[in-house]
Parts: sequence; structure tokens; C-alpha cells
Amino acid sequence: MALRCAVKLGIPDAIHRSGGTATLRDLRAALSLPEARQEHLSRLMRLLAALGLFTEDNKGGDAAGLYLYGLTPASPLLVHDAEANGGACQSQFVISATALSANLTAYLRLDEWFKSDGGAPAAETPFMMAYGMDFWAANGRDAERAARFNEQMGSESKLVARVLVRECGEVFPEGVASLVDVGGGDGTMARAIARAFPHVRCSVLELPHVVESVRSAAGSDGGAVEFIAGDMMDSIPPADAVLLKFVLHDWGDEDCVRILRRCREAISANAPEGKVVIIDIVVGASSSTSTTTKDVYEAQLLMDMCIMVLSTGKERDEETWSKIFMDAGFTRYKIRPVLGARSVIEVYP
Ligand SMILES: C[S@@+](CC[C@H](N)C(=O)[O-])C[C@H]1O[C@@H](n2cnc3c(N)ncnc32)[C@H](O)[C@@H]1O
Ligand SMILES: O=c1cc(-c2ccc(O)cc2)oc2c(O)c(O)ccc12
Repeated sequence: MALRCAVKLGIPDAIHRSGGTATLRDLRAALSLPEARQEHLSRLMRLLAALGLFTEDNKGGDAAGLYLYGLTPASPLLVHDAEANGGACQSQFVISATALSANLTAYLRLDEWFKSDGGAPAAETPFMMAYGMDFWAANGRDAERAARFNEQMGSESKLVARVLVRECGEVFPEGVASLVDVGGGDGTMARAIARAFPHVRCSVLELPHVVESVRSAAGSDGGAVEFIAGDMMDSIPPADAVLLKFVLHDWGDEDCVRILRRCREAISANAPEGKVVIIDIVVGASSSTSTTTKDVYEAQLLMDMCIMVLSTGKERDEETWSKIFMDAGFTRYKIRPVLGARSVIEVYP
């Protein structure tokens, strides 16, 4: 809620606009907050600085108004200026994750859900308990809700795409001429891959309501990427490679096996040497460069709680992933923990 408050007040934008640092007094003035709130603002900033979202120093003197706040490597992710973060602002995530109208209503049902037997469809997830339908049906019924979610996932994809392109070029060698991004949302990731690896023809398979909203937002089509409306449970269009980014974590093990079998059919119809590229969490795997292994593990487990509330899926460790791959008929896989809490997994027939 403190982070939501900072985003809603525009604190990261205000510090960014003032050149990267601002005293508490200047920050309050830039945000047009009453003087009576200065002491409260200093307490909010003290917490956000302790969490690593801003720097704080009192070199100007001990008077609270002279405390200086600055940006840390994490803060550009909360700034709306696309030049600061390549368009990967994550503020919408903060707003949605903490909005009563979005998902918070479901989080508030978690304890009640624990006490239910989970058998009735209405009690399958806390989200269903709160909304009477699953997450995707809710998005299908409410275009604004869906647009916010797709925009939020799109900004996460911009962040992930930058690292993928920089560190995983070999995932898309010359031999990979086509790729279908299954459950690819608004196509942000597919467009980033098409831009970085022009030899890869990219398409997106999505639910009809998502394709419709992308088409109406883009005029007539989704840009350089072809959109196909369908259901991944039924069939996946043939391609050399199939991408599944944060799709499998939404589903139980049996459904994952079913989706991966469809993927195997899609690549063997096109390229027997093809592969499935999964971007998802492997619990316990971490590149651990700038963040500590404990922070990454904690982020993975927090994401697992979100998924427990919102869907019937889960975050998986390597052993569970491996069993799913083998049950779906694949023979080997390679995990690259290059994306902080997330990994790139290449899975081969
Ligand atoms: C968590 S989102 C991930 C979106 C995107 N891959 C990303 O990482 O930004 C899961 C996506 O799966 C899509 N989806 C859900 N069920 C589907 C189905 N049966 N067939 C195709 N797509 C589906 C949703 O519309 C949603 O865009
Ligand atoms: O609200 C979300 C957010 C995610 C999400 C967040 C950050 C990541 O690095 C990946 C995914 O995933 C979601 C999801 O899979 C879902 O079914 C509902 C909501 C969200």
C-alpha cells in the first residue's frame, strides 16, 4: 500500500523530473502536498528507501525537509518516461495488484477459501470465490479490465525482452524461421523477438477476445506480428518454435502436459528439430547477479501465492517441470536462469 501510494502520488516521476534527486521539501512542493503532510511524507520515504526503492541521505543536515532522496536501479521501473526504462514501466502492475476492483478482492478471500473443500467450481480458486468466474472469463466480460491486464503484462514483457535479446540470442538461431507465441497477450514479446531476430516470422495465438481488442487498438492488425484467435488446449499452429511465457504457471500439471503435447504436434508438423521455449519461474533457480538468492526465492514464492489466489496453477521446481516435459513426450531440456526470478527453459522433442 505504501508503494501504491508512492506511485499514485507520482513520487518516482517527480524525483526523475527533478534530475534524479530531490529534497523532501522540494518533493512535497513538486507533488503539491500540504506542509502538514511533510512529516508523513518523510515516514513514507524512509520505508521506501529501506526497501531499496529510493536512496536517502541527510548530508544537507538533520532537518527532515533537507533529507535528499534519489533513484536506485529499481526506481526507473516506476517512472513513466519511456526513455528511463525502454517503455517497461511497471507502475500499472503496482496499481492492479493493490486495487480492490482488480485482484485484491480475491486476495481478501484467501483464508475463507482455505477452509472450503475446493470441490465446487465456485470455490476452485479465491478469485472464483470472489468473482464467480475464472480470471480469463472475467477479462473476457470486461474489456477495460482485460486491456489493463494486457498492458501490464506487455510492460513486463518489454523488461524481459531486453534481457532475452541481450543474453539469449542463441535461443533463436538462423534455423528458427517461425515462432508462435502461445497466450502471447498483446504481442509485445512477439514483436520484440521479430525486431531483434528479423529471420524469425512471429505470430501470436490468443483467446478471441484478446485478438479482437489488439486488432481494434492497432487499427486492423497487430503490426508486424500475425494474430490467430484460438484455444491452445485444442490446437497450436505449426511453427519451428513455440513460446510459452507465463502461460504454464496458470495451469495444473495435467493441463500443462496437454498444452505441451499440442506444442509438440505444432513443432513436429513443421520442424522435427524444433523446440518449445518457456519463460516461467523455476523455484530455486536463480542467476543471482545483483539480487541475492534469498530475494529471488522470496519473489518466486510470493508469485506462487498470487497464482494460488488467481488461478489453478502454481510455480514449479525443476523436478516438477522435468516430469511434465517427459509426460508430454519431450526428451531433454535446458534451464537458463537469466531473468532474475524467471528462467528461460528450452524443451526438445
Ligand atoms: C499470464 S498471461 C501471459 C501473457 C503473455 N504471454 C506474457 O507473458 O506477457 C496468460 C495469457 O494466456 C492467455 N490464454 C488463457 N487461456 C488461453 C487459451 N486457452 N488459449 C490461448 N491463450 C490463452 C490469456 O489470454 C493471457 O494473455
Ligand atoms: O497479475 C498477474 C501477474 C503475472 C505476472 C507477473 C510478473 C511476472 O514476471 C510474470 C507474470 O501473472 C499473472 C497471471 O499469470 C495470471 O493468471 C493472473 C494475473 C497475473
